[in-house]
Parts: sequence; C-alpha cells; structure tokens
Amino acid sequence: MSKQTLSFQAEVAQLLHLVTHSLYSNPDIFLRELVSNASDACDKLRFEALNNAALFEDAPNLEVRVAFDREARTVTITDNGIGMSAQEAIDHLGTIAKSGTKDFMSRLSGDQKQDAQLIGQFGVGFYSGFIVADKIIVESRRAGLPAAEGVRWTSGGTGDFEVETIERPARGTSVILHLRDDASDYLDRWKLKSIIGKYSDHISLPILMQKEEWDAEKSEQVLKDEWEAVNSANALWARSKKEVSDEQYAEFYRNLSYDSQAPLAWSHNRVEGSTEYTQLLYIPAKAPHDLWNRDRKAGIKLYVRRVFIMDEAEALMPSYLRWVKGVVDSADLPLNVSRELLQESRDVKAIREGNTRRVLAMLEDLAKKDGVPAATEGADGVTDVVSEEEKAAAARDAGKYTAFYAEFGAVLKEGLGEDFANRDKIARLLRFASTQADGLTALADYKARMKEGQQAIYYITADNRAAARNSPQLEVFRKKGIEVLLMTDRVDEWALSFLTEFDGTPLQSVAKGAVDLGSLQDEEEKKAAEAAAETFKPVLERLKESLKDKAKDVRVTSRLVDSPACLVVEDGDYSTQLARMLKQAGQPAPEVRPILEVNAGHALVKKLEGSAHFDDLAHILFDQALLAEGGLPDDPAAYVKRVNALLA
Ligand SMILES: Nc1ncnc2c1ncn2[C@@H]1O[C@H](COP(=O)(O)OP(=O)(O)OP(=O)(O)O)[C@@H](O)[C@H]1O
Repeated sequence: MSKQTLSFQAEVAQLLHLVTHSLYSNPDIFLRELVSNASDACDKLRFEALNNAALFEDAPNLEVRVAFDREARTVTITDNGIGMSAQEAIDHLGTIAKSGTKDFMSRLSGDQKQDAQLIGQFGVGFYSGFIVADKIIVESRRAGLPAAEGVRWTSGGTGDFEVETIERPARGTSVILHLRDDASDYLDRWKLKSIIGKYSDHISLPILMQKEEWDAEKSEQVLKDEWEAVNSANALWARSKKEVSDEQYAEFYRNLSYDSQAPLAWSHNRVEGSTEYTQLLYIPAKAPHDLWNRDRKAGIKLYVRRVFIMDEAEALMPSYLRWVKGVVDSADLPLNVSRELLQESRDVKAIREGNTRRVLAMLEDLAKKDGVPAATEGADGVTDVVSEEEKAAAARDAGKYTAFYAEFGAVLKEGLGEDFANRDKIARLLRFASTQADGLTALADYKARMKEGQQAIYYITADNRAAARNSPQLEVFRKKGIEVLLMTDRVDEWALSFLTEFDGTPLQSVAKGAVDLGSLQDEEEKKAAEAAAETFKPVLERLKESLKDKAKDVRVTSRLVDSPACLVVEDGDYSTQLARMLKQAGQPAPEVRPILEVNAGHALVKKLEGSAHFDDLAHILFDQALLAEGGLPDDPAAYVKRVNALLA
C-alpha cells in the first residue's frame, strides 16, 4: 500500500482536540495507557496462540520495552504482542469503537476544566499519547503476517493520519512519541521508571528498560545495550497479600475500573478445595452511571492460570452484584473456555457462589464498622483494651457502609428476588428510612425497637419520603407510636414481595389488606370500631353502589385518624403506586381496583348520610384518597366540577 492520508472519525478529532487543548492535570498517565495497551496486545496473542502456536514465531517470551532517545526527543513503547494489520491500524486508531469512550464523549460539557477531569476518570487509551507528543508514529506487524506486511501509522493529532506499508520483521507494535517542547521531563530514565513503578507494576509481563551507566569521559549517563525489568512482572493477584501494599491494591483497582476514586474495600483470597481459584474483588465508592442497566456485564475479568481469558465475565457474579470489580484466576477451567461454556460449568457456579459469599461478607464487615466506634466501657464498668491501631481502623471504616448504601443500596435489593440462598444475609444488609429514626435503619434495629405486642414489621411504599410520611395510612400508627419503614426506591415493592418475613417476624405493608394491629389495639377501640361499622352499614352499601366502577370494596377502617378516607389493596395485589409506575414505564400493568376505606368518625363521612349530593360526595371522597397518595382521578375535569358544585 502506498502512502494514504485518511481523516479521523469526527469523534476522534473532537477527542484529540480536547486531549491536546485541555489543561491536563496528570500527563504521566499516557505511559500507563500505552503500557496497558501493549500488555493487552500480548494477552491477545497468548489467547490466539492457544489454537495456533505458530503465532509465537521465534519470540515466545512476551514483553514490553520502554525506550527513550534524548537526541531525537522520542519515547518508544514496544511490545511483541498481537500487532495490527494495516486495516486494523486504520480501524482501531482512526475510530472509536469502545463503548466506554463513546459514552465519555457524550458526557462532555464543553467546559474545559470539567472535561479534563472526566478524561482523568475514563482514560482515553491510545490518544492520551497526544498529551505529551505532537507527533505519534505507530509501527506494527500483526502476528502471522509476513514481514513485508508491516504498517506505519503517523499522525500529528489533528484532523488526519497517514498509513503506509513497511517492512517490519519484528512482530508486534512500537508506539513512537515525538515529545512536545514542554514534555522534555520524560526523556529521563528515572522519571519513566518511576511512572511504571507507580502505575504499571502489577502488569504480569516484564516491562524492560535499558540500563544506564555513568560515562566519566562524557560526564553523563549513557544507555547500555543491556535491558532489565523495571516492574515486578508478577500478576498482582498471584502475589501473597503481605507483598502488596494498599497503594498497589488501589492502583490496580484504578486500572481495572477507570474509577478515579479509591475503592471502599477489597478482598483478596486464594480459595482451595474442589474448585481452586484466586479472587480479588473490589467494592467501588461510586456507582457507575449505567448501574440500572441490567444488561450491564459484571466487572470481573477472568484469567485461567494467569492467562487472560475475558473481560466482563458475567457468569462469575450474580446480576445484583454487577457493580463489583475484580479479577478471578481459575486453576481448573480450560483455557479455551467460552462465554457459553462458562454458563454451564460447575466450577463457575462454585466460583460465583464463592464470590457472592465474599462480597456479602465484605459488606457485613463494613456495615458492622459503620457507626462511630462505640464507647468501650462495658456495663460492668470494665473498659475494653483497644489498641490505637484498632481505634484507627474503626475510625477509617466508619461511614463507609452508609456511603456504599447511598450508591448501591437499591441494586442490592434486587438480590432478594434473585438470590434466594442469601436472602437473609441480604435482608440484614438493607437499610430504610423510618418514621422513628434519623437516617436509615436496619431491619434488626427496627425489631429491637418494636412495641410489646407488635407482631409485624410495618412499611409503606410511596414515590418519595414526604408522600410516605404524610400518607393517611400512617395515621393510626402515628397515634399509637408504632414505627413504620418508609420505602421510596422504585424496586422496593417488587423486592419486598420476596421478603415476607425477617428473623421470624412478618413484614406487612400498611397499605395492603385490613389493618390488624393485634394486641396493640385495646378492647374498647375494637368494640367502638365494630359498632361504628354496624351503624354505618346502610351508608356503606350506598357507597359501594355509587363507586362500583372504581372500588373493589368499601369498608370502615380504624387506620385513619385525621383523614376521611384512604385507598388500600388486598394482600398480594400490586399497590396502586406500583401499577401507576408500571403504566408510566409503558409496561403491562394489571388493572388494580383498590378498596376504599372510610373513617366513620370524620365529619365529611358523617355528612354523607342524608346528603342530597351523596353520589358526588362519594366520588370526591374516592378521588381525594387517590390524590392523597400521589395518583390522579381518572376524570380530573369531572372531579373539579363536582367539587365546584359543592363549593358554590
Ligand atoms: N500496542 C498495541 N498492539 C495492538 N493493538 C493495539 C495496541 N494499542 C492499541 N491497539 C488497538 O487500538 C485499539 C484502541 O486503543 P485504545 O487504547 O484507544 O482503546 P482500548 O485499548 O480498546 O481501550 P482501553 O484503553 O480503555 O483499554 C485497541 O482496542 C487495539 O485494538
């Protein structure tokens, strides 16, 4: 192929403009990105060579070399990985294929500072070379192609790039960066080596640099022909915990996740037994923006005996833990395992269960340490001996669970419906707003506060906390001082339908079924309610008749104190709120006909009997109950007309 000039895809041009014009806060990351690409290229070669060993040619030892040339002002990153054909260079370096970067582009605001921060979070791979270079030359030959089919790709990082065929005996890729005038710092062995140590130490291949020696004659450092590894070249997860510092764990996480924030917690274990594997799992501090996409693949990379097999191995984590990041390295799976095969493997099932247990254990641990460390003096007046170290550790973890829950609590609830085996553990990890506690409360804490004689854990679901708190259904609970949990997450009602009891106590929605406060209601109240219901019977019959198209039933209730009426549904029915939500989301929702409950002691209800406007009042009562819980009358205009007629 003779020299060709091609244009970058519009998005690439836009991205390059941003990379080169933004104040880039941390230029060092270019090296991390390019070394990471080089290492990926070696992983790909190793993977393809599983079925075609000839691809190794005469260079089976995979490695990355980082070199620099002070005269030519270049830094070169070379790998002997899979390489690129000419077409691949055009496709991969001229367009943006990966969804992460596309997504990043769509979130650009135009504000330079903000956008520069965003780049930091996402990392823009190859293009980050243009942070320090005003020209990049990529020379490559794909494994398996003849030396005559090498490719040279050249670009100044503006609108276009050139490609031409070259002779290249060496398999793999060299990325040659021609440094900008202000990037001379990188023409320094110590500088490059320290960046590699900081960001790329975990890479499992050797990263080589030339040795340097003091030349007395020239009185300067000169590079020798001898190369040495400047990283540990040992996959981080394959090392023992003692050998890995917190900073290294955090940096490895950054590499896996592109998350600029440090993880909240991690767990690194070698699991032995009938299925052997190593797991290194991280709990992120921040939810990704696409957390709610259930098709989102799990953030687990799968390796088999250190050989990279695949990203996003969704079979290794249940869907409700899809936000966990990490690595699993299996000792048992075959190297040629495919996604389909993973779904069926018994080993994979064991790994998934092991991962789930581990994540839940990490969360339990964070939850336990969440509160400010309690006073250490026991009831017997004896003070526990707590070391300074323990105190510091407790203080470090305080508040982490609350932070975690704010980000991931709602998705964790999906586990109630998805992971029956761990339902109790998950239930223990849930937190809810409540009528009687500040902040969020655990079900166990609710139980500990239950009144004597209280037989259920009460909750209400609503669109938001204010609506939940002011809901008429809560009136009698408020009057009796009984705590009610306020559930306002969209998944709550669905999730709670899988949790009928907690630790032996049933959960009961206060908007479902007849309210039965059991022994919390005294005999007198019960009798009064029964008597009211009896005398009210004729009015009830008329109400039922008037509202027969709207209400499944009409009955007298003791759950109301200040409001005239409210709507409830039967146990097992969708709540009107859930039905409304499904409808709004365009999902099929069953037609729920609620039950109208009336407060026989309320002035408005008393007025019904003998009213000349009975039918209008009945409809108003129903529509107002609907409004009170955030719904809308079927026929708002008719409602307004009726109210106006009465007001006139
Ligand atoms: N050293 C290399 N050897 C072979 N192919 C490469 C090399 N560097 C880049 N590529 C190709 O160019 C593509 C784009 O690289 P880029 O760094 O922009 O994104 P990425 O590597 O896919 O994503 P990320 O950097 O987020 O992991 C890669 O997917 C790969 O196909």
